[in-house]
Amino acid sequence: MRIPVIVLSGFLGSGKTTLLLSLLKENYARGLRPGVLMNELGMQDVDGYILEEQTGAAVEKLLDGCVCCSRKEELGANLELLIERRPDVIYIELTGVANPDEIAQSLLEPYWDSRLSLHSLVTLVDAEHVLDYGSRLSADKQLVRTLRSQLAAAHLIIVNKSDLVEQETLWKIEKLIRKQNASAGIEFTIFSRISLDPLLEGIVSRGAKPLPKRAPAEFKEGLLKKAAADPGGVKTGLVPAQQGGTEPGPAPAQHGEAKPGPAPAQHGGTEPGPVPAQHGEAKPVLVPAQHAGSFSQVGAVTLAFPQGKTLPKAVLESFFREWADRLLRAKGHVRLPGGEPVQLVQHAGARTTWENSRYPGTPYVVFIGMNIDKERLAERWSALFR
Ligand SMILES: Nc1nc2c(ncn2[C@@H]2O[C@H](COP(=O)(O)OP(=O)(O)OP(=O)(O)O)[C@@H](O)[C@H]2O)c(=O)[nH]1
Repeated sequence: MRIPVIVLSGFLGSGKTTLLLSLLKENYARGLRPGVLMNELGMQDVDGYILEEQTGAAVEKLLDGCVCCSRKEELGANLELLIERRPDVIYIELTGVANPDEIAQSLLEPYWDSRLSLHSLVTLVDAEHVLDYGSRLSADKQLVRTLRSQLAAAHLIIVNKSDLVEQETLWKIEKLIRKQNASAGIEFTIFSRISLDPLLEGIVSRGAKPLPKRAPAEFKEGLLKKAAADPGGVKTGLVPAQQGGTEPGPAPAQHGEAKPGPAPAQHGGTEPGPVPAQHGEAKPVLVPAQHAGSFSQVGAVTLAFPQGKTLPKAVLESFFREWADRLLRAKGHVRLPGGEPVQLVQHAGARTTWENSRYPGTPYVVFIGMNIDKERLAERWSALFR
């Protein structure tokens, strides 16, 4: 029996990991055993750590490059590892700059096609920023093409972060999507919350009897069709805002709470993790030169905290603002002054959010940007700690 694969694509910060968290929790609730392959542009697996911490899932990680191009040859080895564990379903979360069509094509190669079946390709869209991509990212033509491919290749498109935009914007986004993809289901969500039944339909436990089917497998039609049927009904296409923009997202880890599940990622060994700074100096880890592929001018830099050093939230937020014209995404685990709990910081678009984290290693932040001067970024970073 072939193992179903669900591929999650979508630009940086659009809500892929948020969706994967709900999917994994739902899988466990249904008695399914998921396998996860997480691809990150940066050298640190921020998202993999979040998934392991919050769900206990074992995550295969492919770091420091894009699985659709520079890391493509490693995809096979990672898939083999996952298949050996005989999961009921495999999730592949791509980087924000990956072309999912490349992965879909790879899965059609006879070797993989006999073992795996592409169950669904889901693309997340950041409602707050998607309409600006054409201008903001125009310097990187390959990337703009890739973002179109993310829409064109999808079976389901989730327009996420609906809480941050007006309904008129959602109309525009739907039109944009329909130019690239006439048939995909479209969902409008907050915190990637969709009914998971359609997506999981047909996925059954391989070790036990199939679970009974739940709701009918139909994706929503999107705002345009709904509005045509119900002229006053644009609102009805939206997932109702539950907690508005103050929603904190997945429950933050509680400190001091005993937690089962895998041990937190350890640094050392062959893991390339952030190099703990020696002699009070921040040592940046630079990603090797970029390749031609699904993007050309996006790069990632992982910057560690010097040993024992902390940063106030306001200082890091102002650092993000300083790099705003180049910075597309930042995330990491940060130590604050005054013995405050370690924080998971997430910066997407112009927004920064903070949550408690139990990350035990050297604090670091991964910066992903367009044409970022990595040496200068590292210098400015070191200056924060002087
Ligand atoms: N306001 C708001 N924030 C959201 C929503 N969905 C996700 N977020 C936040 O946006 C940030 C990015 O979400 P992720 O799920 O990590 O996005 P991603 O696509 O996995 O990001 P990358 O893997 O880095 O490309 C996190 O801080 C989320 O909590 C939403 O609907 N509304």
